[in-house]
Amino acid sequence: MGKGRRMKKQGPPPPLDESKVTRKRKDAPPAPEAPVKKRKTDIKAPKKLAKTNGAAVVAKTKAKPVKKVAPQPPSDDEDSFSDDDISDDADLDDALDNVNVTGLDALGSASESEDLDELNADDFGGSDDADDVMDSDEEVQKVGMWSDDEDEDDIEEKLTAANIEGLSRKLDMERAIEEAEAQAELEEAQMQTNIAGERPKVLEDDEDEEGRPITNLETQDLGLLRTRLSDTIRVLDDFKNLGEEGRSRAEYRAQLLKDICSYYGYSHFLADKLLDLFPAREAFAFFEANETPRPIVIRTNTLRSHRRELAQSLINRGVQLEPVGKWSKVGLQIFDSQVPLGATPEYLAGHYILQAASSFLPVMALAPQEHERVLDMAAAPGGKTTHIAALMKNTGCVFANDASKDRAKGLIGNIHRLGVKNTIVCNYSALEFPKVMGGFDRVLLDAPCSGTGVIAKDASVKTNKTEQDFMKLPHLQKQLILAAIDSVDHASKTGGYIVYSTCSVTIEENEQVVQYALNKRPNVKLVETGLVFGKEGFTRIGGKIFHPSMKLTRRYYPHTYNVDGFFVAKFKKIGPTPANAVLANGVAGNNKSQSNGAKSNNAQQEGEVIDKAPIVDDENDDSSDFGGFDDEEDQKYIDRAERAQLRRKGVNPKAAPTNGHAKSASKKDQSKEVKDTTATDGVAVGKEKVKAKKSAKQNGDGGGTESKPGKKSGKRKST
Ligand SMILES: C[S@@+](CC[C@H](N)C(=O)[O-])C[C@H]1O[C@@H](n2cnc3c(N)ncnc32)[C@H](O)[C@@H]1O
Repeated sequence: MGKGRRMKKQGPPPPLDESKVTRKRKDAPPAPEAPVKKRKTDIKAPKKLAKTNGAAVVAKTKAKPVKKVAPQPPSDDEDSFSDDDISDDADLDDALDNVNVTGLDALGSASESEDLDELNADDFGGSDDADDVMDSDEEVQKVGMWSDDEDEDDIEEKLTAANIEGLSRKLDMERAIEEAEAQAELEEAQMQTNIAGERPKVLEDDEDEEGRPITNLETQDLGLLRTRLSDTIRVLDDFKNLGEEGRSRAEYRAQLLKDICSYYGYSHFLADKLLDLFPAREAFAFFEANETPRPIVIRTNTLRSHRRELAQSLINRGVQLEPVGKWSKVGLQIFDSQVPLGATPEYLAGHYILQAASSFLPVMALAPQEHERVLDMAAAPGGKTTHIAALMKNTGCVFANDASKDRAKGLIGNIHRLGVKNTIVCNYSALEFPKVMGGFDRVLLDAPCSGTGVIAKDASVKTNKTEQDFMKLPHLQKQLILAAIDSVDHASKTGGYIVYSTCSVTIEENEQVVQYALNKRPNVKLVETGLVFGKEGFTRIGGKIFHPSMKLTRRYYPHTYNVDGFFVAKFKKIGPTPANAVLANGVAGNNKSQSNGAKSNNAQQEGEVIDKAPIVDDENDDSSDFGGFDDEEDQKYIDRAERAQLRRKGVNPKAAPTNGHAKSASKKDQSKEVKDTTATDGVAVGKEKVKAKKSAKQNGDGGGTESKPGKKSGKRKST
């Protein structure tokens, strides 16, 4: 109910909030004396840039009031960078010397890969200090938007000027709106000051039979409801002094929950769950942020373009944009556009893809390397797959799988449009991996989830998620994560990594899934994601305790970074999966479940006989090719491995009954069809049995695995 009314109040999204991720510049001047709130909106357009090329400067005047989105979360100490952390990269330093308000001078070229090392050395840290941001903003008043290297270029200047002009108008508008909002806030605060110092009267005196206060504010004025929300939060912030006598915190929390449901239109169940994630004030910021759309972001497809060129082309078409942040060298944030972004010539030519900023993060964490073999388990519609392919520079081989045939069509479309040539699309339930194929260098599991991180995009999540969903989804996610782990080659020379991500913020879908994986697979450990911002995953919350390494996982919220809510965890596989492990598809081995996140040294314990590493044929190693994917031949290896396994268990293979599951699964695999194979010349090959070797050959450059001696892309033994 609140949704409609609330959303009407929204204006264009503010820029992505980098206040949590911008570190001090090496040569930054002392912080200017500026009001703390001063940000981009306070910057005036550089006078020199008044000249425009006309085409791009028609600033839209339809901006509505901007909802303030990013109240900073309390006191999370993020790493701050020292001067020594700063990259010596000459280009970057040049760019930094010319940092400006829109940051356009930081636009990189496509040749700048998103190498994580580079990113780490890039200009981001986790300072909470708002002045850090202002420093940059002040400096930007220097002229010279594209001045990191060749700002004498007239055309560039014109383009830049056009963009600046548009952006400046927008920023002016935003400032006006902010001022109006500040005034409104002041008035609201004044209203509250009437009761400041007193204990706000929040709770009703009447109680229902269970002792809960009876309130009927749902039907009342939204303004009153909001006032009570902020009063309740104030009380919860300082319960000792502001709580009414004889009232408990729980009563105030119950009131807050009820009001949140009424005001924002959430089901009681979901609001309760989300409220549990944060202190009251932060929860309020989270719910507020969900009422505002996130910025539109595009990712430059470095297979076909360079960010700087792309930015210039789009500016020419009347698009107002700026780099998404220094943490990404391929993202552009769009402020306004005179043209539909999904239909520009650049879009159609595959120079970019519309992609939420937070969707970059799992792929950056995955950090795929050239010539590797990578599995994207739940890939449609392909935002991340195509990013992976671009980082791999179209080398190696990506298997992009999705269980939904319909969604896979979009995936294929994106693969073709973006010129991806190293990718094979397949249509399995990911639970069937690694039986379908294993031995990957890296696996991305961007899991199906409840979408509680993207409520701003899909408000139906507020009401349509039930308790059952939060049992079923985590169950599926847990099975999928095991399949992801088992599909990775722990002995990979370059990788051995698994990234798990969701666009949800609930504990059930994130930390609990990761903990489950740690419990069931002692052969993995959590490692740093390499992402330069993000809040640490919970190690304890609401009575649940997780492995200490859970702090290596990363959480993203709309109210902290102005990105979609997201979760990213990165695992390193350090040994083969134990023989007694429960499999992803629910098939139990001789499972003796592990008690908690046992670590690497446990990996070599007894019983670990099933190695998911690629099957190697020492004698007939066809290392110059994709790997001799021959069903009959594979079956021999599978049978042999099964016999060996039985012998290790002390069972006579001849006497023992056949592993029915393995056999039937193997047969099933053989009959399994895969839709589309490689995207080669823009032609999707229709239904075809998986013949990875063939596909790689068609591909023409699926040589990533070729260079891996001894690597066979055979079916994995099912256990
Ligand atoms: C969050 S979306 C993936 C988005 C995608 N990674 C991207 O960046 O474009 C989750 C996907 O999981 C797929 N999915 C759901 N259950 C699956 C399963 N058992 N196996 C494989 N894919 C599954 C859904 O069809 C959906 O496309």
